[in-house]
Amino acid sequence: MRARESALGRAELEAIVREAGPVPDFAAALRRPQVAVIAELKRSSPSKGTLDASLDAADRTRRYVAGGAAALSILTEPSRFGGSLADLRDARAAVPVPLLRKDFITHEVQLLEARAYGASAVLLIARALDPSELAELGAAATALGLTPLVEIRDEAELTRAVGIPQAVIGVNNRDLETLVIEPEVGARMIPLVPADRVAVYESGITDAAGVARAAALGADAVLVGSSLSVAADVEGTLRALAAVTRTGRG
Ligand SMILES: O=P(O)(O)OC[C@@H](O)[C@@H](O)c1c[nH]c2ccccc12
Repeated sequence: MRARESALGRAELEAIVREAGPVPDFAAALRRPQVAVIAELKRSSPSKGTLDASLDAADRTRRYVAGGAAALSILTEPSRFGGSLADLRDARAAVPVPLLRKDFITHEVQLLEARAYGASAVLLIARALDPSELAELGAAATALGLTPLVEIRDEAELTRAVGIPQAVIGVNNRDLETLVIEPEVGARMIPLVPADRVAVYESGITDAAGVARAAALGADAVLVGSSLSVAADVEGTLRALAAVTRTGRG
């Protein structure tokens, strides 16, 4: 794995993590009678440009939770998504629900950062990691008390994800190279996620009908970013998304 700089050094991060209290359980929060909504704090995106640069992380995350979000995804990637670890820290201070650190994680120190800044879960993108890196980062995350959300797009990646005992499985409809939303990916892959795993349908949801389609496939949760970032009535929009009954798989 390549070396990576962190604002805080490893020793400082390890000291913070040693003192850190428990965080709420990400996977448990996603098992509820309704499809659980993971609402994403997203300032900008490569496909849509700036969504809302002036967004206040504490205010926005409180609205998400008031609207019924089960968990939140906090983009911490700065160059393409305008995120930061400060957003993660501010969200942790503002709301009680589990937080996912959403970033391109390739190095173990990013897991320490995630835990130190209050995350309950971390995104691991199967396509961006070779199989041994994915397995190592998955085990390291679990050892730190973080749930890995392993993002997949095909059967081979699903097999690798399911090999990580504590992993929650995310199916991303968006091709991260072309940025195109391909609903057929979720339609094919969500039903294949083993029934004892939490399955998250990611990207491209704009309304409750989209959540209902994910529910019909058997998704336990949906991850919604862009459409919430630009919603005029954030709480009302979320309340509609969070009211869809889950059907389950198998
Ligand atoms: O904004 P959308 O279409 O609702 O998508 C949210 C989320 O799924 C998307 O931000 C995402 C999914 N996987 C990623 C990996 C990296 C960065 C971003 C992502």
